[in-house]
Parts: sequence; C-alpha cells; structure tokens
Amino acid sequence: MTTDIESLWVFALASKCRAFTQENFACSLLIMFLAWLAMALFYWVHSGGPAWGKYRFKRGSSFGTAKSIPGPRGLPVIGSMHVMMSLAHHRIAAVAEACKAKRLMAFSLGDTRVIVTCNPDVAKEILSSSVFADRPVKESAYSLMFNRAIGFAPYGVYWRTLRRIAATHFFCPKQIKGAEIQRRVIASQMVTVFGEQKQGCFCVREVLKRASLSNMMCSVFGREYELNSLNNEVKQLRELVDEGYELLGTLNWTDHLPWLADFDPQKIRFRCSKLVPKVNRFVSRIIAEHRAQNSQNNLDFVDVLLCLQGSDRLSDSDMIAVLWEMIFRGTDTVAVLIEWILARMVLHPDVQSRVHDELDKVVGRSRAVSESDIGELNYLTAVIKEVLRLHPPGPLLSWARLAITDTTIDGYHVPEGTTAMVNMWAISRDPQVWMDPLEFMPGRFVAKEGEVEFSVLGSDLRLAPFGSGRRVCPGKNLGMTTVSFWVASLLQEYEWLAFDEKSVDLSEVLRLSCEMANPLTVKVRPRRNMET
Ligand code: HEM
Repeated sequence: MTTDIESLWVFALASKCRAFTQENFACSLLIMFLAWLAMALFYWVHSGGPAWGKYRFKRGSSFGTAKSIPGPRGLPVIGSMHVMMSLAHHRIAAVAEACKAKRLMAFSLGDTRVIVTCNPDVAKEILSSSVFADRPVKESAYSLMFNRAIGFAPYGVYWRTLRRIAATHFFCPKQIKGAEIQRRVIASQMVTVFGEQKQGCFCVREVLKRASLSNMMCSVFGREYELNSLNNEVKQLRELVDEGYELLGTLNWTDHLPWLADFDPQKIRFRCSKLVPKVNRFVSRIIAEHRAQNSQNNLDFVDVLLCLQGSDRLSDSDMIAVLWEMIFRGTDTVAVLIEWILARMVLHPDVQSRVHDELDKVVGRSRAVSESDIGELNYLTAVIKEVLRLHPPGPLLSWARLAITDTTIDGYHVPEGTTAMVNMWAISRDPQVWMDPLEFMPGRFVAKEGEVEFSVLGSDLRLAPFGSGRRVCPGKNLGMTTVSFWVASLLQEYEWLAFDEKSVDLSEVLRLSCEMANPLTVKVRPRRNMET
C-alpha cells in the first residue's frame, strides 16, 4: 500500500513534463505491473508460499542459514487460501502428508504466515510455549467485541484478569456443582420432549441446541425457560448466537489480504455492524434488570460481574463482551458433541447396549441418573472420549495461536507474528499414534487394572480436544460434566435407533465447530417405562 502511494509522486512529477504522453503512461503502468508480477512470483517460489517468501526477502541476510519449513507454495499472492475453504482439517492433513511435513508445515494465507502440525510432540511444543499465548487478529472477532472477552483478548493483564475471574466464579467446581439442579431440570425436559415426538422419527439437533442455550442462559443470565416454550427472548438470543456463529466461522479474506479490506467483499464487517447493536441492547437490558434487583446472592454470572470491586471491575461494554462470549461458546460445542455421540450410539448398537448394561448396573431402572453416578460410568466416559477422538468439535482447536516473539519449533525458526495451528483431528486419526484409528473402539479408553485413566483435558496431546497450555478451554470441566450427564440421562431413558439406512451420515461440515453435515434423525424406544 505504502509503495503505491509513494509511487504516485513520480506520476505527479512526470505529468509536468512534455515527455508524459498517453503511451508513456501506459508503458509505465505495464512496467509497474510486470515489476509487481515479478515480485509476486519471486515471493511465491519460496517453500510455504508468498507470505513466507516476502518475510525471507524482507529479513534478507538476517534470516541467515535457517532452514525453511517445508510446505506448499499455493498460488501467487493468495497462497493456500483454498485449503481453508471447506473441511480445512481434511485438506491440511492431506497437504501435510503430500509434503511429508506432518511434524511441521508452513503455508501462506495471503499475507499471513501459518505453521501447522499434525504431530502430538510438536503440538505440545507449540501449545505449552508462552510464545504462542496470543490469538491472531480476526476482524469479525474484533467487530463482535470478542477482543474484550477471554477468547480473543490479547495475551496480557486484561486477559489474565478475565481468566482469573471466570475460573474463580464461573468454572470452579463449586459453581459447576451448584448448577447441577438446572442441568437435571433441563435433562428431564429433554427426555419429555424426545418422548413426545409422535411422528416416529425426528431430528435431535434443534432440541439439543435449545437445551444447551437454556443451560447457558440460566448460568450466565439467571434466566429459566421451559424447553418447549416458544419464548421470545430465547428466540431472539438464538438468532444473535447463530448469526455471530456464522460470522466468526467464515474465512474472512480481508484478514489475510489487507488490500481487500476497504471492499468488505463478503459483507462480514457490514453484518457485524448490524449484529453488535442488537447484542448490546439485549445484554444491556439484562444487566440493567440485575442492577435494579440488586441481588447479593451471586446467583449467576451477571451478578458476579456486577459485584467485582477495584481493578477487577469491568466497564459495561466489557461486561457485555464477556457475558456474550460465555453464552456463545458454551451453547454450541456441547450440542454438537452430544449429536455426534448419539449418532455413534445409533451406528454401533453393540456399544449402546454395553452402555445400557452399565447404566442398569450402576443406576438401575427405578430412578433417573444423577451426576454423582457419572464417576462410576467408566464405559460411558470411554465412549465420550472415543467420540471426542473421532469427532473433535474443534478439529483445528477452534482458534489459532499467534507467535508473540521469534522462536524455534521442532528445530525450525518461526518468526514473530506467525499463526500456529494444531490439527487435532489428524493427530487423533494417525495410525502412528492410535491403533486402528478409524475404528470406533471405546474400549481403548477403559483403563485396565493399575493403569491411569487417559485424560482428554490437555495433558496428553495425542487427544486434547479442549486445547492445552495457557489458552486451554476454561469450560472443559463444565463441558464434560454437562455432556456426560445429559448423554447418561438420554441413554438411561431411551434406546436410540436408526430410522432408515440414511439416518446416520457421518459427513462433516466445518463451521466454528465441526458438525454433522446432515442432522441426525432417529427413533427412540423408552427403556425405563418398559420395566414399570
Ligand atoms: C464440548 C465442549 C467444549 C469443547 C470441545 C471446547 C473446545 C475449546 C477449544 C479447542 C478451545 C481453544 C483452546 C486452545 O487454544 O488451546 C476453547 C477455548 C475456549 N472455550 Fe471451550 N470448549 C468446550 C466448551 C466450552 C464451554 C462450556 C465454555 C464456556 C461456557 C467454553 C469457553 C471457552 C473459552 C472462553 C475459550 C477461550 C480461552 C482463551 O482463549 O483463553 N468452552 N474451547
């Protein structure tokens, strides 16, 4: 951009001269275009594509003899943007395999330098390094205020304060336990709604999303709604979440090609500017109602934020960002994961029947499951882990990381400002990491006598669906508790059956999370009523 503006004075000066004819002008334009093309091709020939070439050219000799990270060149100027367009985790894995760069691969998204790993050891190196504690700038995230919430706040004092507040007052074991009643109420509403499906077969997704949103609205805003009531506030929030979800999940070309920014070709900035005032109005009204009630009991997250004192106190706009993010993050991930689990249960009746046997043994059929039973439901926990392995909701760990300073990863020099991704989907399907990786075998997660149970919470990078290190998902325990309890309740009450042979299609679609491309359609057969 600067070069273009700087070159204008040449034309201004030349226009004063007699030699400046139309032909000369056209000739100059042609020369400039050829120079630009030559430069673009020069950047492009480097391993990893144009963004890496530009960096090496600019750093010149200071880059020294550092060896290049292997990777595809992609196309001139745009690099490998096509890789990110649909099912990016599949495409990245295929390209890494083809480039023999599974440990570490470099590629370019326009002007953005990216590294990606499909290897657990290198993933650990990246995620546990303090150098990668930041997130790359994403215009939609900034427009939607997420830079003032935990997920996209730059690494620093503000982000640390938010994580501490959330860890102490929202994600702590006491708070999670305190919300057990609300999860139980919603679980029993789900059971009722599924039982009332008269048409024989039905789609589970809508109910799971409503349940998940209801749960978050209760924890965050203190609002309780009947699952099958058509409440206007729920409908409104659902629309806001869906729109934000689509905006954040879309690959925004202007994030990587800054010269496109003025044009907003995908209308992302425009749509964000329409959405934000609606979110502000919605959340501000709820904050105002809490202020008017002046609750001292710290029942929900709004109360908690309003009670903060001193340097922890947040401005209203920051509070809106934090509350909106909690609703946003907590709703979708849980619903997406439960749909995958139910799909696998329908597809593998033998596994489902083992879960039923375990439920009968631990809980029996005379009462509903309670959260205290979950610790004894080892096979069910193994089933959830196996589904997380084959269908991680964030196959590329949702949001990438950004290098704050120059560093070395797997022996390669990685410059400051490089975006780093971990392809968790590829790691958890790698035959060198997992035996028979494409087989659905929950038994692999049942600890044998004397063995330590496999933790999916970020300590073992062979399967870390919640990420790892400083930016690990703070909602991992809440997420696992909710998913385990709701799945146990749904399986305790019903046998989940295929409607026809197309009932379960494991094709994926990658939005912000990786969902089933074709929503799961099932039939259910009550289990507990059969006994009574
Ligand atoms: C099945 C459930 C969930 C999955 C699979 C999941 C997955 C993830 C992943 C992969 C990340 C990125 C971690 C990294 O960069 O290392 C993340 C971040 C995050 N998640 Fe979750 N998540 C789940 C549930 C939740 C819930 C219930 C909440 C809150 C209510 C939540 C809030 C967040 C937040 C705020 C971040 C950003 C953390 C930061 O940047 O410091 N998540 N999640």
